Amino acid sequence: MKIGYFGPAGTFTEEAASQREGELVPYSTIPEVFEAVHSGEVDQGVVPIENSIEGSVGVTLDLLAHQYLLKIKGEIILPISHNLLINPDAELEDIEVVYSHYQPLSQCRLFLEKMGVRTQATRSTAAAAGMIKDNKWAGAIGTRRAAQLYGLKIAAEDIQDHENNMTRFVVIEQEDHAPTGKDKTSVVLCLSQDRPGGLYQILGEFAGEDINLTKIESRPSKEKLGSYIFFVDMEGHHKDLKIMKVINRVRSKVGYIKILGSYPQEGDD
Ligand SMILES: O=C(O)C(=O)Cc1ccccc1
Repeated sequence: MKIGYFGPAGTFTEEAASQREGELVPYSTIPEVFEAVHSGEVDQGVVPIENSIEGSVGVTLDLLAHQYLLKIKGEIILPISHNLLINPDAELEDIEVVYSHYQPLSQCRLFLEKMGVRTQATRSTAAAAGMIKDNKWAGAIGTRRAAQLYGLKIAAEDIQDHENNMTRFVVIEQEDHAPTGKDKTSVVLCLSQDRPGGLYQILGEFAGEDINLTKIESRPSKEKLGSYIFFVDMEGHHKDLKIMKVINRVRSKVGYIKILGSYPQEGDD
């Protein structure tokens, strides 16, 4: 089993992917992971989808909604502890700029403001670590493993602005997942027209069948300002009769509804 992940080695996504059984294959960007799963180069992909401080990873939602028919077949929820990594010969007070993926830069915004440094977004945390190994004036936010891999020292640890920092990663693949009895389903939909009560009516259909919605998020449709699509997570499998009934019933009331996948719920066992 080949598992593509948002790399390179040393990213938080690698930590998530290493929970899966199989050969890990790193890709430099999230779209490259989607393309590798789509083409069959790898059997599954692991990508970040949302963080408890900074919210959704937009590119992942957009690729699921607009560009690929891949299915979410699992989720991995990891506690995220950010570290400030610097050259072994540098001192914290020498640091003028900090590099990292935009998500960690946002999750550590207050810490970075207190440091009084400039920030620069990079493709990933591990890419940032690889960039600074010969530079004594730059730091990177990343994993403990990235410090080992790229020969850096940890100048500060646990630097995120809020406790209980969690990131949700999804496992994507070409096929759908069979019901396990404790599943969740993710869909994306757009309204056929913007009118009062339009979204309420759609969500009411789920409530009418006693389906518990666990997440609703709007995201720009990219068609025009003020036009949105809606990502909805719910308990149950899309092959459950009550979910099938609702999806079929709302199909005539929405612009489109796309099942992104049904997969086992991660969480406290
Ligand atoms: O760059 C990484 O290490 C990632 O996995 C990206 C990321 C990091 C933290 C939260 C969400 C995404």
